[in-house]
Amino acid sequence: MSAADEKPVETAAPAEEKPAETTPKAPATTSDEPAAADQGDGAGIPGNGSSLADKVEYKVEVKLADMQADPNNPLFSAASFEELNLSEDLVRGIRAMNFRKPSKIQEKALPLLLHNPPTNMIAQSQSGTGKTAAFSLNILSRIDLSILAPQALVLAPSRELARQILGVIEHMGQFMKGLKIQAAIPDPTARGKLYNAQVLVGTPGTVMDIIRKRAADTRQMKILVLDEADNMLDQQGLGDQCTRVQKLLPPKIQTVLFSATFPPQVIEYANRFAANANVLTLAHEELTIEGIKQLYIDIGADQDKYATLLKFYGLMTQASSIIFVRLLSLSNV
Ligand SMILES: Nc1ncnc2c1ncn2[C@@H]1O[C@H](COP(=O)(O)OP(=O)(O)OP(=O)(O)O)[C@@H](O)[C@H]1O
Repeated sequence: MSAADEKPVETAAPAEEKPAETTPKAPATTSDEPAAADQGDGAGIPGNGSSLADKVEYKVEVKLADMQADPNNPLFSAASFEELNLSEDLVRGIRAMNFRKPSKIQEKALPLLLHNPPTNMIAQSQSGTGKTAAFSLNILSRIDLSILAPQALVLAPSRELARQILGVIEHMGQFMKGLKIQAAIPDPTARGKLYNAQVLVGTPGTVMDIIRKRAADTRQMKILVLDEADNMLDQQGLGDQCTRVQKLLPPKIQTVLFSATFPPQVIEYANRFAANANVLTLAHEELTIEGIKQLYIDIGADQDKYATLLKFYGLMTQASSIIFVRLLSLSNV
């Protein structure tokens, strides 16, 4: 089943407000030593919730892997965290983060993520929509704290993102006794280190190294999350590395893939990586931010770009602007 060519099963209420700005995630607050030590930099300010759930209304389209599933089932959408039957410690964690109710994407994603038997998920989610919290909650609900072995793995395209995700999971899981989270990112002091935390968050190359060197036992692994798949595929070789990591894990684990955008190559990759998944996409009209006009000029030759840009600026009144270029050298033109 392709993410692009199927009709949505259900559409949520229309969008009302534009997305909030990205908020940095929480730094590590509580943890066993490895995670705390690994999280020395890169994490943002404490994530004490946001008005996300109140202000951000995305239209989320849902396509179920199992077409027999009943969209009228109350489990299909969760208007409150209470409906999700979460453990008390997890609910305390969510409250400590100041989350009062699920954001739109969480409302749709959480019942499907938490449903048993576990089903794969492919979800489109822009920055700041609450996806990290969504997959973190699924992970924390599913791991068995009595087993000290990796049970969930999150792959991120950069170490900074990995550290941020780790911070969110730690924050959310702060009341779960025995919870251990480790960063699996390049670390010069990691020689001989064992990765036995229930949750590993890392970059694909380092994770592959760790597993190959048998520094992590993957036999208990039951959840694999790939965050920012589009960014992953934009970086040479990272998509392939994720696939190689996946092949080193037990075959029947719940695979969850998030991507801000769904160009054809990401859809194709996602469908291979997370087969038979429930698919959540943001409605098309929500993809650009309200108040921002987008237009493009097709310029035949590279050398004409600068002159065209000057003409363009001549036509517009702009106080300030940012120009993104592909190569560092082009920024000096
Ligand atoms: N249900 C909720 N209620 C209130 N705040 C929330 C809720 N879910 C997430 N947030 C907060 O909203 C912000 C963005 O959430 P989160 O980091 O999960 O989003 P994201 O989609 O992963 O964004 P990014 O890609 O920028 O990391 C964070 O500050 C988080 O603490």
